[in-house]
Amino acid sequence: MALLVLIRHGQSQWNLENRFTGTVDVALTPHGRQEARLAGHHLKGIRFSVAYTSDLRRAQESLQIILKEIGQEHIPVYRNSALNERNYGDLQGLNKLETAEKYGAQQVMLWRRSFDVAPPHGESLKDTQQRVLRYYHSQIEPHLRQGENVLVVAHGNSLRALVMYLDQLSQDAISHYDLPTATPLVYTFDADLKKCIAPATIKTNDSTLVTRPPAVNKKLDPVIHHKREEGRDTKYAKGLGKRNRSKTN
Ligand SMILES: O=C(O)[C@@H](CO)OP(=O)(O)O
Repeated sequence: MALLVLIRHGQSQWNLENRFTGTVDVALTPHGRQEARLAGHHLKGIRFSVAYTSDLRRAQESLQIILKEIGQEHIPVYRNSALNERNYGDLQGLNKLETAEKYGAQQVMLWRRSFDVAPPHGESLKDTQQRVLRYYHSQIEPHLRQGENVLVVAHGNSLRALVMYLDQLSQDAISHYDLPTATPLVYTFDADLKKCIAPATIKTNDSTLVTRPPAVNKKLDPVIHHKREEGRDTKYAKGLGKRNRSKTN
C-alpha cells in the first residue's frame, strides 16, 4: 500500500489580504508557518520516499517546515511549475471582495470555481488540470506504483484539479469543493492504482488520519455524501483534531 498525502500551503500574505494570488510569488504569514508546523505534527510517523512542490515559495516553505517537523529533510524534493497555482491572469493582485463588487458576485464565482471558464488572460481549472495531471502521471504515479509514500505540497486550485481526478468528482461537485490551508488529505493506493481500497485509518504518532480510496463510488457525490455523513461541512480532511476552515478566501 502506498500513501499519497496532498497539502495546500499555509496561509500566505495575500490569503490574509483576500487578494487573488495565482502565480504571484507571495510569502507565508507567521500564521501560515504555524499551520505548516501543525500539519507536519499530524504526519509524524509516516515515512515519505519523495516530496513534490511547485516553484512558488509559499508551497516550498510550507514543505520545508513540514519536512523539518517530521525529521525527513533528507528526502528528495522536486519543484516544478506544473504544480503551481492556477494563473489568475488579470485578477492577480486584486481584492476578491472589491472584484465581486465591480463585476458581480456571480461572475467572480464563475472565474473562481467553474471548471472551464478562465479569468481574463488566465487559466481555467481545466487548463490547470491538464498540466497537473501530465506531471502527476509521469512523475508521481510511478512512485505510488512501487509502494512508496509521496508528499505533495501545492496550491488550492492545482490540488483541487488533482482531487477532482482522484475522486472522479463531477464539474458541479468540484465547484463546491475548497481545500483548507495546511490540512493533509491522505489517499491509499494498491500497486495497480486502480483497485479501491476500503477507507482505513492511519495511525501517526499523534493523530488518526482518515484515508480514502483513490476512486469513490461514482454514483455518490462524495462531497454531499460526506456532508450528510458528518452533518457539517468538513469535506474530506478529517480526524486532525481541529476544525477545518473550508471558507474560501
Ligand atoms: O488567489 C488564489 O490564487 C486562490 C487561492 O488562494 O484563490 P481562490 O480560492 O479564489 O481560487
